[in-house]
Amino acid sequence: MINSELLGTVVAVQANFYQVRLQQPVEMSGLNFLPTDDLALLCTRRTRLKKIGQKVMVGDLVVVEEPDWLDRRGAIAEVLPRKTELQRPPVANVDQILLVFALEEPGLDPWQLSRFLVKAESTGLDLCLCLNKSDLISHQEQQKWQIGLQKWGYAPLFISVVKQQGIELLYHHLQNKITVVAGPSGVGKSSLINYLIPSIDLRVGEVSGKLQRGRHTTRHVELFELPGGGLLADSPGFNQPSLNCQPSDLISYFPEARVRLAQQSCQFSNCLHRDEPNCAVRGDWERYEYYLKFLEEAIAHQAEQQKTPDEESSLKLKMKRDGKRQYEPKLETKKYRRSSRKQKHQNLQELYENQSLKDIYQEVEDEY
Ligand SMILES: Nc1nc2c(ncn2[C@@H]2O[C@H](COP(=O)(O)OP(=O)(O)OP(=O)(O)O)[C@@H](O)[C@H]2O)c(=O)[nH]1
Ligand SMILES: [Zn+2]
Repeated sequence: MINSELLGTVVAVQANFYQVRLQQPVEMSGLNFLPTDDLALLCTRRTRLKKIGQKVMVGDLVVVEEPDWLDRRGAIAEVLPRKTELQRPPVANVDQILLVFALEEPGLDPWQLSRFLVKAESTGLDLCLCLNKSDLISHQEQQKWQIGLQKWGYAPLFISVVKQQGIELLYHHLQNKITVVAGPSGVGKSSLINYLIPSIDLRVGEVSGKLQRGRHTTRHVELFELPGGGLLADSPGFNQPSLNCQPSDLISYFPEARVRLAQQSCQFSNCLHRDEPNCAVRGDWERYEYYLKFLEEAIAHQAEQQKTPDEESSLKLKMKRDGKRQYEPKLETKKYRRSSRKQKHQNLQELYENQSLKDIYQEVEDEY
């Protein structure tokens, strides 16, 4: 890459057009003006990229050629390698997920919160948990949540959009990063985004009356620029994310269980931490019951995908005494030393990246 190349981030995709926000500074030799405020160009994708099957996603860092400064047009000539890829919403190079919940109205439900946390953990991205509407609960209640969530391994930010409390610290967490906002409906995500990016109201208002509608009825994703630097994407509102991860990975999405596994390992390398002998995870921790329920769901999902579990499957269907059927791992004694957490994380990351790559390509394919 040479210095004079124009680099930008794709902030919106519509049909075959890409809105690209250029990185500063922009060198324009031979021109006597330098656009510094709204450095966005509407771009097409070079035929060469189409030929090699190179898709362009929101969040992609791209090289832009032949800028037309008057019409604000250009062409995407190259997509730089992605750091990360998120499947839903489809955004490249996301740094973190901002999970927003309300402390009241609607009341904070530990079960629903855990589902979202597990889903967010499964992306392998950094996670920032933000609890809104702190104006509706007492200081004591807030402390109770803080202590409870600490046991789960989280240090949430308590905020109130209405009272404009705690937002500064949150703002700091969002600086110069690409963040995807997620959370159930009614918790104040739109209020928060409007507060962080005052100009967003106008822009979204052009699409629909209420901020949510236009974005949520289509699969349209857009990155909005924070006034102090950084990009924010909203994700479609859903109240009950499905748990479709690998059953064996599920435990690593519970920070408090990760701690247990870091101290001691289970006897069987493919332990699902239910009733296997000498399990290091099973025991007296608050969300263990959640883990078991989520595990059943993940196993059911896997069984649905596989339909006919074959010889290669690591799970066997077992009839329990009470007549219920349950999938159980075929137990294998450990042959190798347990991989380090770092290694494990890398493997998860690889797995996630490969999986999401497929899904995203499918998703983008569907769009065309
Ligand atoms: N008391 C209080 N109410 C808030 C706060 N933030 C938002 N609200 C209110 O909560 C309600 C829901 O806010 P929204 O911003 O629409 O929530 P959302 O998460 O975007 O919800 P969906 O549009 O359904 O996805 C609105 O009536 C807001 O005025 C807060 O800090 N305190
Ligand atoms: Zn175990």
